[in-house]
Amino acid sequence: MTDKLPPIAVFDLDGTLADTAPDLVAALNHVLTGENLPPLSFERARDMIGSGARALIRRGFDEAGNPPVEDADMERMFRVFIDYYERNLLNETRLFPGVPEALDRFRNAGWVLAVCTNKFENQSLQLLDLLGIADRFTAICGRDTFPYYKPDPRHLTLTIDRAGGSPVRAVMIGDSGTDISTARAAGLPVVAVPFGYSDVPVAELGPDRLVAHFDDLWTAVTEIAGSHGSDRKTTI
Ligand SMILES: O=C(O)COP(=O)(O)O
Ligand SMILES: [Mg+2]
Repeated sequence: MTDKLPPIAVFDLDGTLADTAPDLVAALNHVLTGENLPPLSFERARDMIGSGARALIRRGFDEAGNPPVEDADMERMFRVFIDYYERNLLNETRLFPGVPEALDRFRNAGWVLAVCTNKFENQSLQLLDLLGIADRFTAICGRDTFPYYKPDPRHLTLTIDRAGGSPVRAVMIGDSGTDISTARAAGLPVVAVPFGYSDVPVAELGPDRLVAHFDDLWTAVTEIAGSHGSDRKTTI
């Protein structure tokens, strides 16, 4: 039955589809300076992205050499972050080169596309809409869409389910260790992009393929689609 379902490509958002770091780091620095703390350099802050807004604030706060954040302070800073970021989603954020063309190639070949991101669902929908690609995706699932979020594999499997696909015919595409471990835990093959946000080079984290430009995504994904578990061969 599942082989009747269409193949599905599930994309991470920040650092995979779009270079969102400049606007996320600006929002983080808005929070830090509001707390009378010095802003972080872009280079220091960008690789803290990947586990959601609260994790970014916590890491940024720790990096500035502060004692651990209290829960009440976190909630206040989180509100400041979200409020600022929602008003500044697209100041500098851009799609990575070749994204719309690559998505169309998959769609024209009958693939279903979905997004599984640790960004909040509402911001993800808004951002993908502003970037002009929201309509390519059958499901866009954020950190708050389900009771689970990456690296919990249920975030990924429920996204696939919502898009009408099956994990057996799915491939994950992401930029971080979080994406790779989520895909592994769900039993999916995974393609990593090296231009996103990761404190360790993603090539070292064992993705099935490494793709440095979206023009090469189709070949990589179709090579590994349908390979699960032990029949998978790493070629990067
Ligand atoms: O916003 C984040 O920290 C992570 O988002 P991503 O899951 O799309 O990389
Ligand atoms: Mg990411």
